[in-house]
Amino acid sequence: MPSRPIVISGPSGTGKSTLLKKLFADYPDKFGFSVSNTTRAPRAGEVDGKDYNFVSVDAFKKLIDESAFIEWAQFSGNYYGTTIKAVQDVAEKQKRTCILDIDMQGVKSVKKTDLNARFLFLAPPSVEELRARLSGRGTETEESLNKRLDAATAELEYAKTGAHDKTVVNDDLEKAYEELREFVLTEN
Ligand SMILES: Nc1ncnc2c1ncn2[C@@H]1O[C@H](COP(=O)(O)OP(=O)(O)OP(=O)(O)O)[C@@H](O)[C@H]1O
Repeated sequence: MPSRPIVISGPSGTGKSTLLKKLFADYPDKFGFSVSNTTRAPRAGEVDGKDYNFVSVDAFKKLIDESAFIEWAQFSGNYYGTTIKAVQDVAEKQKRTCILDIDMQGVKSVKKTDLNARFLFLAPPSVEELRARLSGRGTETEESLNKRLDAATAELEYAKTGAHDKTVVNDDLEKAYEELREFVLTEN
């Protein structure tokens, strides 16, 4: 089992969810996501330590002070974040390779930790194609679409700096999946 965490990033709409869904379906026991911490109350059916680590605001703030988070944020009055330990636990406790699906800021944050992650960048064939996919997905307004495309441009510029170990262009889905599969299964 590759033990180093794998970070998958790329513009919104490039196909990260589509490819990861396929990967998790093909290898149900090999890969895992880290469990995030949150201060919001559990919803019906949510399990502490599985869906989230549910913590108090004081406990969350203490973790912030201890620099325990890779990244954290506040949404509608609640705190959410991913700790370095949560990522390490996927390998150490679940015996799975941790996969992080995060954006450019997250990539930069992971690089500041000692997680020794491997970075894969998923690129769209072109910005025009990305626009078409996001429109086709039917999830975006004109405003959110433009916001995502602006962010995409920044992601693509960042990828040019050589921050990632591998770039996979998602033009043909099967081909992109094979390249991703090869990268995640082979640690070197
Ligand atoms: N190779 C491909 N060819 C054509 N369409 C694709 C391809 N890969 C993904 N898509 C389509 O593009 C859309 C965006 O894919 P997806 O939702 O997986 O992107 P994402 O990177 O996870 O986005 P987000 O970060 O916003 O969640 C979906 O409708 C998906 O079916």
